Amino acid sequence: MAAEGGNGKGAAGPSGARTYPDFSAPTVDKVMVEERAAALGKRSIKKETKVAGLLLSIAMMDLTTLEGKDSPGKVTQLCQKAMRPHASPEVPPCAAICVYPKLVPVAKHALAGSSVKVASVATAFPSGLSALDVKLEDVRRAVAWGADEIDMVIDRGALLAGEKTRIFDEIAATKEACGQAHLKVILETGELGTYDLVREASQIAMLAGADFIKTSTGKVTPAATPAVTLVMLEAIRDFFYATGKRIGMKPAGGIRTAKQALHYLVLVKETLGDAWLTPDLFRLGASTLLNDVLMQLEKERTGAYQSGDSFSKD
Ligand SMILES: O=C[C@H](O)COP(=O)(O)O
Repeated sequence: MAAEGGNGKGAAGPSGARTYPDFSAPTVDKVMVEERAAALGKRSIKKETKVAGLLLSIAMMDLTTLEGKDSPGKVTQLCQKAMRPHASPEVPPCAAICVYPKLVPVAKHALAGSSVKVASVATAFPSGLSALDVKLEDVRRAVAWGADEIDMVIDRGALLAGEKTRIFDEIAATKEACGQAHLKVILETGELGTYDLVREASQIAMLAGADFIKTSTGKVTPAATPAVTLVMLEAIRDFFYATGKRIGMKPAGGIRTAKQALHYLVLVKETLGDAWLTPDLFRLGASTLLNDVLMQLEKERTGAYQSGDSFSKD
């Protein structure tokens, strides 16, 4: 399973030709995976467990803004919200802020001294369709500006054309460009067409050095779904059994409600166990989820919904 050379990169074999690890992955039973993912969303959850899950979903949130009109003012405000989502000391800070590279210095400055990380999309997000050297420079610059985490996109066109080794090499090169920063690899599952290709892409990303695998950019529909997340979680589980390495998971895109967030937490717990219920190994990427989670927490605490006006806009 491990790549020759042991560093996750395609390495030169005895003949001088590059050799690669085995990318093959088990086929996915579409009906089974969709049924199981849906069933896990129907579990009834006790009040205390629900409150703990809602608090955890805030601690695992990559609070995101990825709009062309993003400004230093908007990012600074979002950073304040990520550091202190609610006046109650019981409510934890978010895991990270996720922004375009140009806004990394603003976020870094606003978050100084806090536990909230700066994540940045790079590699010609959201398409990934620039030359590799341009994409790597995008990554190096975001890291130099202070990004703790890089969310890269894969070139879906290349993957769909069967260029698996190119995808592997690009991810491995991006990992190297990240230095100490953690690498999340976005598969953009809504463009991959089949669960089998999602499973294979997960395997390629993990073998190439991904710290996390992530479903979507948030720019393509469908984005994260419970079923596609389950396929990726199962790939992470099997990779762990084969290598002993724990890879993180980030569903992102279209996650707007506390109910959806809790569903994802149940999927993780049931597939990977409690070891993955930590922001080091699980994130929710979302631009408009936080307020609903805060409202549900308030409802659990007081029995009544607080008006949406009580929270700053996500
Ligand atoms: O990486 C996170 C996504 O871009 C957020 O997508 P969203 O705006 O649908 O929550």
